[in-house]
Amino acid sequence: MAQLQVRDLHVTFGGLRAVDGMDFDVEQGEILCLLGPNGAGKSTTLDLICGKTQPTGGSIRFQDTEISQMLEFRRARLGIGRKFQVPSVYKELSVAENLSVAQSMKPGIWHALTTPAVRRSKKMREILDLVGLADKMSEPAGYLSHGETQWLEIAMLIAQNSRLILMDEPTAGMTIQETDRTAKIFRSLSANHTLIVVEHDMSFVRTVADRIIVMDQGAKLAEGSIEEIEANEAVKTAYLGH
Ligand SMILES: Nc1ncnc2c1ncn2[C@@H]1O[C@H](COP(=O)(O)OP(=O)(O)OP(=O)(O)O)[C@@H](O)[C@H]1O
Repeated sequence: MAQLQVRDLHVTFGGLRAVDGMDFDVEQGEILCLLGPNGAGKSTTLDLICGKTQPTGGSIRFQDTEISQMLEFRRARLGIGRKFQVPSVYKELSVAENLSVAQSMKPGIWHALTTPAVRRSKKMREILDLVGLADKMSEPAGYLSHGETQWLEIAMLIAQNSRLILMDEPTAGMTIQETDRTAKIFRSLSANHTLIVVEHDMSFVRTVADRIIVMDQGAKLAEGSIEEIEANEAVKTAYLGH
């Protein structure tokens, strides 16, 4: 069974149907990219999955639990992590301290008390290696470059035990080198994590996406591989039409 199942999802703001009957599944370990013109409802779809916004209708099942009416912090505890465009790291704390804070936010005080410090620091090291920040662990987060700050925030989501990570334009403002590195990080993350990524950079999408969903006016316009999406006439019209 898919890790995430979204069925007939709706949300209305005033008279506007921002998300209008979305249906899709995401498999464990998959990287799904959400594309679409401005205002198509991509960010709102992420908001609905993480609980920042409550739907007006439909169902969201995560690991077989219905979550569509659950509060945001409870969804985070279940393993849904959201990375926003503006990073929320503690600039005055070191990279390692930021990760410790994130680790301590894991559900269950019992877990924190019973996991030996040595195992916690081994885990921290693994996470920092994964995002390429092991050699910066003592640096204040405020000294990191834009790209490194984004990777630290991803590391913090992993430290919190997020299994499904939702990201809004993760490569915005990155250099080409940082974008390439981010693509590599995403590929290694997908061994143990599922990613849903809203992204406009098509070369990045081409590198990382296992599957693409194109949204338009709150609904799914097309779904498939990059080749299928690029050949899709409805997709071309939606982009040119806007
Ligand atoms: N909290 C809100 N209140 C009212 N309208 C909203 C709210 N959030 C989003 N909208 C509207 O819903 C529609 C979908 O917005 P959303 O941000 O999801 O689009 P998007 O596909 O992510 O676009 P972009 O690529 O520009 O970020 C837009 O018309 C937006 O103005």
